Amino acid sequence: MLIAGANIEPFFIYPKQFFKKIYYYLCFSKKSRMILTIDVGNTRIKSAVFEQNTVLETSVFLKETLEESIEKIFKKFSNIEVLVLSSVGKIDEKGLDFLFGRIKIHVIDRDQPFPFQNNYATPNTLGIDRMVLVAGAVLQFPAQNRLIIDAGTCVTYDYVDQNDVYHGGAISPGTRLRYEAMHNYTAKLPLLELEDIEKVVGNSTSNSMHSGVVNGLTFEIDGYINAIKAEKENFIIILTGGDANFLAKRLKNTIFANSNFLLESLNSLYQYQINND
Ligand SMILES: Nc1ncnc2c1ncn2[C@@H]1O[C@H](COP(=O)(O)OP(=O)(O)O)[C@@H](O)[C@H]1O
Ligand SMILES: CC(C)(COP(=O)(O)O)[C@@H](O)C(=O)NCCC(=O)O
Ligand SMILES: [K+]
Repeated sequence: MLIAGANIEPFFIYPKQFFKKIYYYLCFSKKSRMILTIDVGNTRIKSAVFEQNTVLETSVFLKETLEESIEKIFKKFSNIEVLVLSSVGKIDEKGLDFLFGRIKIHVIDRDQPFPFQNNYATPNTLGIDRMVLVAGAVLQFPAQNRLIIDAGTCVTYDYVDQNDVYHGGAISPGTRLRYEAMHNYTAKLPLLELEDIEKVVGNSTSNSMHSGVVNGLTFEIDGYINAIKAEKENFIIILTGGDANFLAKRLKNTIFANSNFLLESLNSLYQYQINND
């Protein structure tokens, strides 16, 4: 039975689904509906406001300023109806108590529907951020092998094949962790900030450290891509995370760099989940 354009089951058979679909239909048939997506990583919180699939604004903030940053966004975009949250950091929906009763909050968790088959041997320990990235890659790039690389606090590599089966990947330290580890676990090495370096042969302590971090990670990423490409064909490689733009220009492989990919994936996964609930 079709009611007002919404694909709705008769309510006497599925009363809960019926009212849920009516609710979503009324919410999302409005032209101006906006969605706020929030990604809580281990270093920073990233957010984006979407109207359909268009990003209106993105911001980055630390967990200490979560409430004021979100209030600022709500002041500017009063049509936000849903907040979609994924968190691997130390904030969960309790950190959003100040929004209670004001908007719908959709927290991504691993029991919800995802558009791929998960073959990770420990699915209950798989990072929610990685699951969102894989979902985004499957929804945005159908019917091809995909490798998603997220260069954040850690660098994560995630491989999902052309049949939408997720196999896993790799986790290694991100740039900041590499600099901090060298400083924290030695007597003599200073704590440096990430720097663009052309040299491969570092001629000082700082140049050697920059070369080790920057070239080390670049070679790692190219090496990882080459190793996986040697086994599979027809690949798209997506690079995202706080260091994506910095790293993209250094890589030899052709990649699709998009530092908002996780925020965009939250938007597309949310649409998928409300249609498959
Ligand atoms: N303003 C910034 N503050 C902190 N890290 C930054 C900043 N700009 C770029 N970065 C880089 O981004 C990385 C963190 O990326 P991000 O994707 O935000 O991590 P996470 O999702 O783990 O919080 C750091 O390794 C750092 O090199
Ligand atoms: C590997 C991560 C720490 C990456 O987090 P990020 O760098 O994005 O902050 C996160 O995805 C996580 O906690 N994963 C759990 C372990 C796993 O994915 O197997
Ligand atoms: K990451």
